[in-house]
Amino acid sequence: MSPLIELDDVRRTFTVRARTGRFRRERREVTAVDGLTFTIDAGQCVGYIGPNGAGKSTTVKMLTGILVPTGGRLRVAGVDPARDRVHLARRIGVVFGQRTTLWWDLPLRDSYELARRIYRIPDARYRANLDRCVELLDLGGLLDTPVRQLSLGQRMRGDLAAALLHDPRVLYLDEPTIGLDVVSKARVRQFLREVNTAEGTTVLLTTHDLTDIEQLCDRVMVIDHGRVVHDGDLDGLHATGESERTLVVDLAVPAPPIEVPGARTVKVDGPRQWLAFPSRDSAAPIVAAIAARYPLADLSVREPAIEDVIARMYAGASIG
Ligand SMILES: Nc1ncnc2c1ncn2[C@@H]1O[C@H](COP(=O)(O)OP(=O)(O)OP(=O)(O)O)[C@@H](O)[C@H]1O
Repeated sequence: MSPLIELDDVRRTFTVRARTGRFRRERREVTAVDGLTFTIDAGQCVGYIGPNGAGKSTTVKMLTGILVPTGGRLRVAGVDPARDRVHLARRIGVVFGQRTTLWWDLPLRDSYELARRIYRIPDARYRANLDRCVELLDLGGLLDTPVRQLSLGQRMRGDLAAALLHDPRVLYLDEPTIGLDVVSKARVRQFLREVNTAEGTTVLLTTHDLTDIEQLCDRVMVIDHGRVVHDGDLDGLHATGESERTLVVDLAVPAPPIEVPGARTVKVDGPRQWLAFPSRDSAAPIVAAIAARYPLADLSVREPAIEDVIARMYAGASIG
């Protein structure tokens, strides 16, 4: 079986006019995507992350056919997105956290009705999909409300349903939980898990919220300067970022900074001390060394925040 999404050395440059003096302007090439090669199989849920300006939106725009690559080869569900955009539209769904595809002044129900006509969704299919989305996203009481009166979380749930009524094989999500409260985020994530596992819909998720990735994705791609700098699971990301765990030590009495092999003390606050050590190392010998020399009251190990791991990875990449 061939992959659902296939990129082979895909590039995209933009020509921008930059001011170089008071009256002078110069044309300059900006490389947004710099030779991306990867494949995504049907049914995968892939996190696509990276810092601002890394090239994420440009990639998604090329995958949906909005932008034409300046080089390389791209296939989604067997078609070239830019050449066959209309055909592809039936197979993909897109949700942007910051924008809505719903009609602002119309009740939710009317936007769905329009989608039914645009995509020529058969009646039975449409009704089954709508019923399912209404139930899973708890939209029952909102169908007759104009979109402009919905809260951000309600609107996002409305947008997710709109993107899925025509049974797309691929769902592109751009910051689907941005600005949502904790309860709405949890509900959106639960729904996406359901869509991915029960329906087998392939998901490409762009987000700055790494909990989205932790809870939804079995694969994470990190891009920077238009190139893939990590492709694997979250554990692999920790290893690449040479992340550190933290040992939080409560001594029976305050003491000068602890000195033991394999860890370094990064903070001291009264009897409590924080020691950093590489994530891949075991905490056991460090704990044993501390316990042998200091009066211990309590102790815990903290896992690194994914944000820190990525920040370290970027720091490493820019040095190298
Ligand atoms: N239409 C355009 N014209 C000129 N430059 C562009 C255009 N679109 C994107 N770029 C440039 O290409 C690079 C990648 O932008 P892109 O929007 O793909 O990044 P991103 O990873 O989505 O960032 P963000 O997280 O901020 O959304 C940036 O340097 C950006 O300024």
